[in-house]
Amino acid sequence: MENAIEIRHLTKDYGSFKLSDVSFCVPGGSIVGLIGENGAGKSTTIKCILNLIRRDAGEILLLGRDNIKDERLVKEDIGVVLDESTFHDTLKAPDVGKILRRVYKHWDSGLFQDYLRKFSLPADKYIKEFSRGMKMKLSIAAALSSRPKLLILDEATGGLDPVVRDEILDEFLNFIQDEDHAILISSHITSDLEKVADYVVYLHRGQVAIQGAKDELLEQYGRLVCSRADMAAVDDAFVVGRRTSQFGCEALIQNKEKFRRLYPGLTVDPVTLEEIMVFTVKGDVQS
Ligand SMILES: Nc1ncnc2c1ncn2[C@@H]1O[C@H](COP(=O)(O)OP(=O)(O)OP(=O)(O)O)[C@@H](O)[C@H]1O
Repeated sequence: MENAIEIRHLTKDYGSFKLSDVSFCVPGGSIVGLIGENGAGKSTTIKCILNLIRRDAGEILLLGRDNIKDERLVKEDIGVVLDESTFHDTLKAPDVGKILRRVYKHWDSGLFQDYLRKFSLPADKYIKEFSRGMKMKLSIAAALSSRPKLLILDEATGGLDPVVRDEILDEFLNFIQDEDHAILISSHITSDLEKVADYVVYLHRGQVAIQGAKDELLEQYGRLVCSRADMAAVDDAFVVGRRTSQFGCEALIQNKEKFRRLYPGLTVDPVTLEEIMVFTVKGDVQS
């Protein structure tokens, strides 16, 4: 499988908010992280992919098939975890397994049992007694046990403690060892994506602000801390955003290697995805 998801020129206009000309791919055997500030359009993008809302323009191919028009698209091949649990409060975890066994052709009961154990999910509690994190774990266990090819997760690791998040991220990494598998995951927790994502798509105000291979993005950008005088001498073309205070300047620099060659006296440190996001959103800030 070449691309599990292909999105071309996706547009959705809510009036007060517009998702504009969003294009990106989720290649087979990879994890793509969708990041962006609150209200950037991450959930809107995912809802369009899942055809939960109608797009106004553009094209979306899921597993090579148009997500609206192509009836050969096998919905069972797609596992979905949204930020709210969809299971009824009066069920217990094993009941969920019994129901889904009848729904999914490739349902793996043994795998579901393994996940319930691994994620310490009790068999004797009703879902209404589950914490948010437990509900999330149950949704992820169910999605993986349906043996999908493509997994789509919207804010699915929020509410999970760091140890469980780590376990789940490892499961995601196992899942994509198969070149026919792929994951699209939206998250505010950019450090999670830094750990597992191969590619990052950064949405800002309904548009793709930055996208690319995660390692290349982290290579391309750097953090410069310097005096105001040094900053004044830097070509603005390198500066994505800067914070200026009475003590000096901190800036996100693009094209880091060229910058280093041009300004050997200035030190550029590595950046995190979070820093790339914050600087790009805020631009130039004086304090
Ligand atoms: N049904 C709707 N009608 C009108 N506007 C909507 C609707 N659903 C979402 N929006 C708007 O679309 C914008 C993007 O929302 P969306 O949920 O896609 O953002 P997000 O990036 O997922 O944000 P968050 O990180 O807060 O979940 C917001 O301004 C929101 O108010």
